[in-house]
Amino acid sequence: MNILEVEQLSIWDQHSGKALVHDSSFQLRKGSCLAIVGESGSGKSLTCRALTRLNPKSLAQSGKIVFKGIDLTTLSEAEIRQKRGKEIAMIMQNGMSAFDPSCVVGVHFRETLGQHLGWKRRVADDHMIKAMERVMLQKPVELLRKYPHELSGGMLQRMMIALAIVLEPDLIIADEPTTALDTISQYEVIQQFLLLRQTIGSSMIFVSHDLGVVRQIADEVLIMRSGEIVERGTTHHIFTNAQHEYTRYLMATRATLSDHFRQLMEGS
Ligand SMILES: Nc1ncnc2c1ncn2[C@@H]1O[C@H](COP(=O)(O)OP(=O)(O)OP(=O)(O)O)[C@@H](O)[C@H]1O
Repeated sequence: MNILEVEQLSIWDQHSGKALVHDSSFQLRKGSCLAIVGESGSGKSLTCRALTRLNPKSLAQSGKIVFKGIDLTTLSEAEIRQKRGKEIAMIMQNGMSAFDPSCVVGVHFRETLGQHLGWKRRVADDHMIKAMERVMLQKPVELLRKYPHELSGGMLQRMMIALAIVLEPDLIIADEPTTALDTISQYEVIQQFLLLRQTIGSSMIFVSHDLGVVRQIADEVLIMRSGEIVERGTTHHIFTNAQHEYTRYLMATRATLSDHFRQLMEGS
C-alpha cells in the first residue's frame, strides 16, 4: 500500500518562467524508505518542500500529491499546517534552521508538542527527555535549556529525531540531514535514523548526496538530474544494475567519497 503518490509534479519560477522540476511522478510504500539522489541543483530539495508546500511563493507547482488518500494540494493553508510536524515531519540539512535562535530549544519542543498534541509543559518535557535519552543525548534536562547556537549540528539533528520519535509522524522527509556534519556525527545520526524507522515504523524520504548512506538506509532510490527523474529502482537494483549513464557516473564519482563512511557502518 502506498502512503504517498506524487503525480506529475512540476515546479517553476513564476518570474522567469523557468521549469525547475518537470513532470515528476513517484510513490512511497507505507513503512519504506525512498532515497532521492542527484547532484546539487537537480531539484531534490524543491521536490521535498513541494510535498508540504514549503517552497517560496515565487515558485509555482502543479500536479497531485496524494498522502494517505488525500490530495494535499487541495488543502487550505491551515489544514496543511496541521499535517506538518505531526503527520509529516521535515528534518533539514542544517539543524540550526529548524530552531528559533532567540529561544532555548525546550521552548520550541513545548510549542510544537502543545500545538499538535495539546500537551502541557511538564508532559512535553517528560516525553522529550525520554526520547532524547533514546537518541543518546546526555543530560537532556540541561540541553532543553540551551540556545541552538550552544549545541553542535549533530546534537541538533538528534534533537529533531527525538522530536520525531515523540510525534510519531507517518512520513519523515529528511533533506540531507547529515550534510553539515563530520563523518563521525554523520554515522551517529544515521544510526538514529535507523533506530527511528525501527521504533515508529515511519515511511521516509531521504535525500542524500552520499551513496554510502543511501545504501544503508533506503529500500528504493530515485535518481534526479536537472529536475527530472532519470532512473528509479530498488536500492539493490540501483547499486548492482544501474542502466542510466548518469547513475553510473554518480556511482563512480561518489563511491570513493563514501568509502570512509561505509567502513564505519560496516564496522558497527
Ligand atoms: N527560490 C528559488 N527560486 C528560483 N530558483 C530556485 C529556487 N530555489 C531553488 N532554485 C533552483 O532550482 C534548482 C533545484 O534546486 P534544489 O534546491 O531543489 O536542488 P537540490 O538538488 O536540492 O540541490 P542541493 O543538493 O544543492 O541541495 C536549482 O537550479 C536552483 O538554483
